[in-house]
Amino acid sequence: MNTKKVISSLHTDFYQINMGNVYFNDGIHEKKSVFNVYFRKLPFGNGYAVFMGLRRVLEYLKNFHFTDEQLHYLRALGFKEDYLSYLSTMKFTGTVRSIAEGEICFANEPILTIEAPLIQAQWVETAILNIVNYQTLVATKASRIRHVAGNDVVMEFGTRRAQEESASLWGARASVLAGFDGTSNVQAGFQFELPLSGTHAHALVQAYGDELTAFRKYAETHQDCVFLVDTYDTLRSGVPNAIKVAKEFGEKIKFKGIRLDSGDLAYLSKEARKMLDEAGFTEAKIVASNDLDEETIIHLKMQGAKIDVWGIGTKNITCYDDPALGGVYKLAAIENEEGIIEDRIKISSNPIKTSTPSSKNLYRLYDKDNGHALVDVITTIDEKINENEPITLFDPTHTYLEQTFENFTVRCLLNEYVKDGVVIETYPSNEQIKKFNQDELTCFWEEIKRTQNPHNYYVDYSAQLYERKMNAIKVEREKIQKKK
Ligand SMILES: Nc1ncnc2c1ncn2[C@@H]1O[C@H](COP(=O)(O)OP(=O)(O)OP(=O)(O)O)[C@@H](O)[C@H]1O
Ligand SMILES: O=P(O)(O)OC[C@H]1O[C@H](OP(=O)(O)OP(=O)(O)O)[C@H](O)[C@@H]1O
Ligand SMILES: O=C(O)c1cccnc1
Repeated sequence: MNTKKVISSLHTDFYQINMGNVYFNDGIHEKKSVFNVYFRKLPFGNGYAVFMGLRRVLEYLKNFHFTDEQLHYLRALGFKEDYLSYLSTMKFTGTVRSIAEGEICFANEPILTIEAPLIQAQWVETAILNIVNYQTLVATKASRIRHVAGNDVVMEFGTRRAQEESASLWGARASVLAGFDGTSNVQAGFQFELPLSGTHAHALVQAYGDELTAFRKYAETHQDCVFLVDTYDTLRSGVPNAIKVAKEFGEKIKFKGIRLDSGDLAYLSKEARKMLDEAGFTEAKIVASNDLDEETIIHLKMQGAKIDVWGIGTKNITCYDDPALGGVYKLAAIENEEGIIEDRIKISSNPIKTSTPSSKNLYRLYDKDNGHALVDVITTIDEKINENEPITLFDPTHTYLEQTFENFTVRCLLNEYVKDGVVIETYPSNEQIKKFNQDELTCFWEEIKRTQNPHNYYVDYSAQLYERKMNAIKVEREKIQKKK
């Protein structure tokens, strides 16, 4: 893995360090603990989410350590020498199971699980949520945009509007892996080997003060030419000048097309298409940009816009209409005094906020005849699903919603990426992640993929997991009764 910039071990919330100190002083800091990452609600009203962020999580965990300077800072905050001495050699020694980048996932599913000494698992919560929440959110937004764009080319243009440098970088990667064709972010191209693309800005035309000269100068330097035609007047100046320069330079350049960046993109694209075709440039493409998102793309397509390439910036990279994924990281089990892993639960009057205890597994059942995804099943860690036996599952909150499935194939979605602190050596390539994402999407019904009011996909519990949860609730209630 090509690590360019790693996340500091102090990229955490202060309370994690304070809790770590409590565990350390009490001698329970190395108790084996199990935490699950999940989110409670799908973003953008979408019918699914696209998981992203694992690669950065692995880079972070692999590099987890404290420098003398960081320990010095913690000392100044008042932490004692014995704790600091422990931290000075602390590395991540746990095990991480996760769904793959590009995987289609749903609310309340364990998408990443950490089994580690309590102090480590606690410490890394903040960074893991920071990474997974943002990258999964952008990947999901990009997947919606890809869905409505159909087979058109979609480029990521958002760096200038992203929430700072690392968001633009990892957001560009997430967008491309979730379906975009490339990015304008050069560092992302360099660091992640993503396809790059670029046209030119209004500044080029303004700098020469004359559109024709600017296009000619660009053509003298660059083979591939996409001229931005809206600096002064799209139809009266921009498009005619682009055509003129394309004709002048002929075979010396590859006239790829024009870019529209303002005005009525439906009207202008239709008029520009006619002008390009009449001039014989039927292969020239029309690129459009200007605050585009899935909603605008749908409307432009409805109006018959002749747009071939969509340049998408602000609305995608900032996840403008739903800017935070509420992914959480919850303790599900911990080693007891006898060394046995015991379930733990957080109870809430809001059923959605009551956590689900125990180490878990996540399976997806597919229709054996047509390959369609039928249901996802959250089970306890050691449960296996037998494809040859019918299985009865029920909705975790509305348990009367019971279904029996047969004639299915099954896939386990969680796989081990870190074993006892050792990160796997081979990681899927961009092409593999992109293909996996696209192939997996084809297994879901259109009703789940539509961008407005999609159907709910089933995510059920196994009977065993449901029992464990009910039991954990009972145990906690009994403890309270005893105290009264
Ligand atoms: N035919 C259309 N149907 C629906 N939305 C459109 C259409 N044409 C453009 N849009 C969108 O409408 C919005 C127009 O925004 P705005 O008024 O800021 O841009 P503008 O008129 O192009 O001016 P400028 O970018 O120069 O400020 C953009 O989000 C653009 O994508
Ligand atoms: O519109 P977005 O989806 O964010 O895509 C990126 C925008 O960045 C550039 O605009 P620029 O920074 O020059 O600003 P302006 O065109 O909005 O004036 C480009 O012309 C796009 O409009
Ligand atoms: O290459 C482009 O056209 C581009 C890049 C970034 C932002 N807007 C446009």
